[in-house]
Amino acid sequence: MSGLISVADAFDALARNALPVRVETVSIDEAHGRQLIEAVAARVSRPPADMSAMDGYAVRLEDVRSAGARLTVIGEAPAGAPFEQTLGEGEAVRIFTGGEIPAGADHIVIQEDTARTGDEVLCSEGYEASRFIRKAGRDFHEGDRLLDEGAILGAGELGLLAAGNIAEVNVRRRLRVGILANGNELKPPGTHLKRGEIVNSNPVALADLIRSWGAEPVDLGIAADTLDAIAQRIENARDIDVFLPVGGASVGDHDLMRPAFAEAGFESLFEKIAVRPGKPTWFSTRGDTRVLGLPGNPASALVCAQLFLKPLITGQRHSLTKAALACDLETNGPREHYMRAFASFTDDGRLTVDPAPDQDSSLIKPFVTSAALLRRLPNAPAKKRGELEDIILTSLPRL
Ligand SMILES: Nc1nc2c(c(=O)[nH]1)N[C@H]1C(S)=C(S)[C@@H](COP(=O)(O)OP(=O)(O)OC[C@H]3O[C@@H](n4cnc5c(N)ncnc54)[C@H](O)[C@@H]3O)O[C@H]1N2
Ligand code: MOO
Repeated sequence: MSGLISVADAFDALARNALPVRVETVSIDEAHGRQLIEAVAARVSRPPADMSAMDGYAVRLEDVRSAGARLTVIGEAPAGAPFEQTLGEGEAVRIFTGGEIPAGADHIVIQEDTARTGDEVLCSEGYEASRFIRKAGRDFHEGDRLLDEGAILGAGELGLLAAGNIAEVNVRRRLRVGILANGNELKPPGTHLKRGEIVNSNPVALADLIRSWGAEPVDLGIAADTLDAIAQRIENARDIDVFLPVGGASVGDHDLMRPAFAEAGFESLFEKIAVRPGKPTWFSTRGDTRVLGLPGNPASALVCAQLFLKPLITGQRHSLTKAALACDLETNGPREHYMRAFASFTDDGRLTVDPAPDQDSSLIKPFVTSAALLRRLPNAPAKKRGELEDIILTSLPRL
């Protein structure tokens, strides 16, 4: 496949050339943001036995149906030290929150409803039904599936694994994404710039996105505008899963990234996408290594990283959400347009989307307030404010 292809075909080509899944075992302390490569089952039940939800007395419900029952306290059941005997008629066991319910008991009288004198406890209330007992396995049983293959581990998932007595998990090895900038004009941030020089701003922003998608960014530096300089950087790179050349993607005399990778043996799968911004985005492959070439214009680079690098890294397709337009939109041109937009909720809870007024592909400022990409299909008709359009949420909408 080569030449100009549709966005849908680009997604398909990326999916067909998904990277092989490599596994590593990590401690749950280091597993934040990682992706499980297999389902995980609980090694214990939670709670492991019937537990008291309150501080009070474990009793037989039969004995406390009427107010004023007097019971003999025969022992204690604090959390961690179960009472081993069976409770009989007219007996109570002092119990604390998290204490195991002793055999024979089926109800907890809370401390506030009792008066204690020596070994005797007076229950001031009567009860119709058993209360304050958390049944064994209420959260999960031993052997239950806690998490599915593909789950991304966050606070809830990690807490669940720990509670299921699982200390290590098999996760997908982080992909290494090598960011290679290109252009004689580029200098690192903080440099005293001479005439004609500009700041190499794309890599730091791309590295942040790459980290947020669970991969590891690798800085391959800035290659000068010669085939040899680019070839040298490709050759020196170690253990890269995805090369991410930025800039030098178009048709100018100094746009040498694609030819340099072709000379290094990478086979082209597409060279341009009918997308705006980012038409010169290209994709090549060599064995288990991929190259996603991004245009140098910052908006093109960031939007196309969102659109095409994210699914390559995560293996997941984008999900679209509908949002109400905050302004009128004109008829779209022939390229599928992803507009940088601000997403927020109205007071009555509707999601609205407001595209940045200037969509030029050189601009970075719209990304600061932007939380969405507003999708306009090729030749989409004009739309009025209030009508719905598809968006990809790239961060949480503002409330
Ligand atoms: N005759 C044509 N010219 C262009 C076409 C075309 O089809 N025919 N396509 C245009 C489109 S669309 C885009 S997008 C750009 C993409 O160009 P390149 O990928 O070749 O990018 P460069 O020329 O290297 O740079 C473009 C622009 O971005 C600045 N830049 C580059 N790298 C960085 C960086 N790491 N950090 C910050 N800024 C960067 C660079 O200085 C340029 O200003 O081509 C159009 N041209
Ligand atoms: O596709 Mo380019 O990103 O329009 O400027």
